[in-house]
Amino acid sequence: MNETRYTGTWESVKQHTVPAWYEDCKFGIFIHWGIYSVPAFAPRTWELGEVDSDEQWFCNNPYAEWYYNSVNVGRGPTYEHHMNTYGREFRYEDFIPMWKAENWNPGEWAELFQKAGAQYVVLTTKHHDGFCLYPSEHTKFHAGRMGPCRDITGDLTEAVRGAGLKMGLYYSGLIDWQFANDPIFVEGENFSNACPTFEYADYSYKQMKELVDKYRPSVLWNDIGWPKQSEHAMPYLLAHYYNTVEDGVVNDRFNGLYHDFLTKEYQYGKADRTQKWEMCRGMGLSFGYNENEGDDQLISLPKLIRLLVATVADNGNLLLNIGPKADGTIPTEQVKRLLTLGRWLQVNGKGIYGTRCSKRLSEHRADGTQVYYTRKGRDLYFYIDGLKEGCNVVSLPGLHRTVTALNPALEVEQDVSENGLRLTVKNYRSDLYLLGFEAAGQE
Ligand SMILES: C[C@@H]1N[C@H](CN)[C@@H](O)[C@H](O)[C@@H]1O
Repeated sequence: MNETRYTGTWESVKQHTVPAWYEDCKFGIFIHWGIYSVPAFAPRTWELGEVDSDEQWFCNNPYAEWYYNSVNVGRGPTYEHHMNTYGREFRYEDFIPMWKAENWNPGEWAELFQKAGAQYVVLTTKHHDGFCLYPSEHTKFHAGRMGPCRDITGDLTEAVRGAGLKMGLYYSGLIDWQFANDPIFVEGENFSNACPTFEYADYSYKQMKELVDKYRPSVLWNDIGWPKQSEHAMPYLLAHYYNTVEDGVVNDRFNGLYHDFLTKEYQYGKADRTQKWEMCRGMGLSFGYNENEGDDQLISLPKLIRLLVATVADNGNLLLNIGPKADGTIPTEQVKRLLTLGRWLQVNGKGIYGTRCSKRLSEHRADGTQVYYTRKGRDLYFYIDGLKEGCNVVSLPGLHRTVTALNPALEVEQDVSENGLRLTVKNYRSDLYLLGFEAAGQE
């Protein structure tokens, strides 16, 4: 630890640069696991961004991890489900003894994430319900003494690092229903002012610091915002973090005052390719496990692999969420997607990991194919999507030398002329997903 590298001023903290590991890693696993994983219920309504975050959204919230508020609003599918299934007297806290994590094996999770090709993990240490997944010294409302009765954060951190992955921690900085639990109906003011007290500002600052000191996370993933009453102290917290974890990174959800990387959540939209950013989303509409989301309701494998490649091509990382069940197992439909992604990356990852943005923008072409570009030094990589089963001819006017298919099973003919490169892929199958190629020296 280098106590003095950074001091508690914005000028000092802003000298921090995004470390190479976060640029190189491209793909992480987000984990939303908590009390809400017991009821595991939300209606399947919209992706975030499809409707305004107003009463319609909060009374029909597809985020299963919002179960407490979805009951607290007093109406809507989750409220009805709770009344019909558990009854009016059943409190959210009554789910805690039902969260036993009896089948949880952190080493098996870490092995799965490694097989998926993930390079980092981000775990919720405290979500909006205020329940801590680590033995905090500042509250008794934690998993060290309730529910699973173990240091979920510490045990997973050890397993993830043992598998050679980086470990990041999520913290709900500005919503904590243990401090302020008025029902939330709209994202505006009452959303960002959910915890308006100095007591909470002091509590959250101390918890964030204890997370840094106990676990030395490679990523501090704050959510919602940061108490205005402790904004002045933020440079001290960040300086302490960077002095403790020199190659650590923080996201842009500290009231937008500072970031190493920008975040998107579901909505893709236009990416600022000049800055490092990260796309996060669940495999369905929810981050917490939702029993109403089976295989057919989760993102398709072609769409998932396309999302990873398109995100990386635009200078982003994909933080793909898993919602484990209360017993500690990961739903089979989620495991299937992770393992398929991992197998694809084993064949095609050379143009993903360790790359940077190419000057060539992603192409959505008239013939229905898409081409995504990345770069490693002077070597160009590209991925073709939208091919049909069997034989496909793809013209690439911007390339003037032959290229190498990353998948050795591909039967490819190549023709270079003044019009550029013409690729004939003779044996495309849809389970090959996007096809990767290396164009050495053709940045
Ligand atoms: C990653 C997601 N962030 C939102 C806030 N935008 C949360 O409300 C949600 O539950 C999840 O944690």
